[in-house]
Amino acid sequence: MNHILLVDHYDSFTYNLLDLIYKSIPNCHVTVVKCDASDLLPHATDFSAIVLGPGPGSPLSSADVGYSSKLWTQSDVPVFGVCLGFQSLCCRFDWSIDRLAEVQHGYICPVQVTAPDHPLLKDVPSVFDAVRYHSLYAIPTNTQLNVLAHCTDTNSLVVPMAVAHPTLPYYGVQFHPESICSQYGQQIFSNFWQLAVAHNEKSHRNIVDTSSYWSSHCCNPRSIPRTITPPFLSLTYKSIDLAIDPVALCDYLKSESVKFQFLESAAVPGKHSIIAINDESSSLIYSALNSGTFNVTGYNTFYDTYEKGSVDGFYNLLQTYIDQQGTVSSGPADVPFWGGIVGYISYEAGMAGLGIASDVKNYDFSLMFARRSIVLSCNPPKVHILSVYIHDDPWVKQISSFIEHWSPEPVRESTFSAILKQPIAQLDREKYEQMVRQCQEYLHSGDSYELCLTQRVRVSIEPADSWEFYKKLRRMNPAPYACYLDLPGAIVASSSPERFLKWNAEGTCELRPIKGTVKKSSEMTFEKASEILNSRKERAENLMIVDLIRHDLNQICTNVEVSQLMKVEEYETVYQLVSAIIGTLRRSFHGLDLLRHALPPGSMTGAPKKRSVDILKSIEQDKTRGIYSGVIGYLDVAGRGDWSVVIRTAVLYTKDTTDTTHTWTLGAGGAVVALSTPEGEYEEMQAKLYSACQVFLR
Ligand SMILES: C=C(O[C@@H]1C=C(C(=O)O)C=C[C@H]1O)C(=O)O
Ligand SMILES: NC(=O)CC[C@H](N)C(=O)O
Repeated sequence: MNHILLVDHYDSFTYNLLDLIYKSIPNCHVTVVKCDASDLLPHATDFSAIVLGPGPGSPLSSADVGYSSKLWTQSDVPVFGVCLGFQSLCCRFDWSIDRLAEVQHGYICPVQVTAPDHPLLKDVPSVFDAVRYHSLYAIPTNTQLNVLAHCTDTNSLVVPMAVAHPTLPYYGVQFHPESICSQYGQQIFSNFWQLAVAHNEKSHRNIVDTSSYWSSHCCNPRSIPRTITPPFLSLTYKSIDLAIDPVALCDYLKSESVKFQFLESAAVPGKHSIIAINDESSSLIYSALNSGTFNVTGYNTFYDTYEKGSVDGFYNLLQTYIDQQGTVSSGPADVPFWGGIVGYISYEAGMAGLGIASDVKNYDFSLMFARRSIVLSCNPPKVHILSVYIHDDPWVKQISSFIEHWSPEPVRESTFSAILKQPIAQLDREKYEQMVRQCQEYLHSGDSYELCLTQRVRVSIEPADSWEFYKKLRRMNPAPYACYLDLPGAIVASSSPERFLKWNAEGTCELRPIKGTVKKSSEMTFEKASEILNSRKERAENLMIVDLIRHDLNQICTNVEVSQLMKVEEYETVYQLVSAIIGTLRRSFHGLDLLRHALPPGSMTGAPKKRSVDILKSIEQDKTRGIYSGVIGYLDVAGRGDWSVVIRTAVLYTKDTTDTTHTWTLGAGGAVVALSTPEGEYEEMQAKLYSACQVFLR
């Protein structure tokens, strides 16, 4: 077995490198360790080779590179540096570092090989495409390193892309060989490996197997422990061949004072609508990370505490609770939801998972364990009535019989009409544009490759029915992941077009990030929008998130693939560029593990995720995003899940609800990249804000 150390500089592409190493180097075991781990240096010389990964910041800053800068002086372990790791190698040999005038984030560039005979570039053509994510570059100031390849940027700037030390086993590339759009990454890594093996043999290096130590000290994500084997629940259900409008059914339930959570596809053609019934004994699960209390009310009431702020503490209790409820092993395969968890998880819950604290007072998690549900399928039209309560046949029979004999009234138009208590307040254009410029300074300094800047807007109105608000929203802005939730802490009306993550019982996962937006207008045809969305800027925005999501998936899944790369899709008010990435859960992980580790959604942060979230927290005027930028979805009793990104959504927090005023909160924003213009970003944010805000104005 070959032991490779991969040093992570808190980047969002590290696990793509891990995947590339596994594909390129036979029979190897890769250990991922953070650059600032105190046990990194003492153990580094045990490995067959070291790969220094990319990352935010500068190779000259010890806060950014941690102990990486010291690895070069350790011994003669073969080292391969990628991007920040490459720059660190260049600094070690006294090259200087400067900012690029034209930053390169997510661009596919032709790399010209200047040393075709060097073994690192064996079987690589003289020009090949590689993706670059950098704002800094290394300037050769001496001949201690040989330049093997370069790119020629604007103004004929020659930027070194690959280097090798003439005698020591040190190599590096400035580009990202692991990006989905880079060529020859595998070839270059396998060439590096040949060089490393030859060096290790010649110098008789003593390689020590420390994998048992690292199995508990590396930074790989751990699965949420499952302490009990869940009991089997019995599912009672009945399917009726009938087409009924889900909103008409919800209207009826409302008129009967039945509460529910409603997840639907309001876009045409839709697929399924889920009405999770909130009966008087339904379990409501809610928790604020800053309180550390885990509450479940209703059926199987449960209360516990965990260490304040500890996401692991929360998920451990959630998993225990879910396992106690039980699972269902068989049922109607064409029905996506048989009962289980439905609700929201806040953006700050995702942040806490990255180790970034917040001072949010609202619930970070508000979920319902639904035991009774009605699922409507569109094609072929069917109504499924399901219950996981014991001996619930009478309810299933009663509802089925009601639905079979029901002649619904035509859906009533929404009665919602807002009486504004004060004009809608939002950041003025100048302030927003200034924040865009602040973001761009971080892009130029090398701290981020893309930042999803957002703002919150509050709309105070005279109290009005929130269900009627949702009905108007779904008509004005139909979207594939629309939903209406009425849970502890908030009422949420969403018209999100973006799937975050879906997984099935076999462990196949799919994420569908959206990045790249063009506002619709009478002049903006699909062809014109496609032309804009196929521009370098929009494609780069999307590619960065595709690579980031591959990294999120590669931590928990195998066989990670991009199944759709940058397709233009049309929505009610915008055209967007959409990709899809799939993978299969590793045996030790479940869907909830992936959800927990992939939050907050990369399309709402930018890349690299952790540094970008930190930067956004310092720039955004409103310090909390709350439910906006979080996720909404379900995790059903058969182990399946589907979650959307909370955008184009209005939230009515309980704390903002009084007898005389309802203050709804909406968020909107967009990804800022180096080629963004402050005016363009402001316009894009306004277009997205309008998609939900129009309900209050028209
Ligand atoms: C931030 C929002 O949207 C996000 C940003 C997008 C973009 O930058 O193109 C597209 C979809 C979302 O991932 C929003 O709608 O508020
Ligand atoms: N991807 C990277 O490793 C980037 C390195 C460095 N932060 C830069 O922007 O140049």
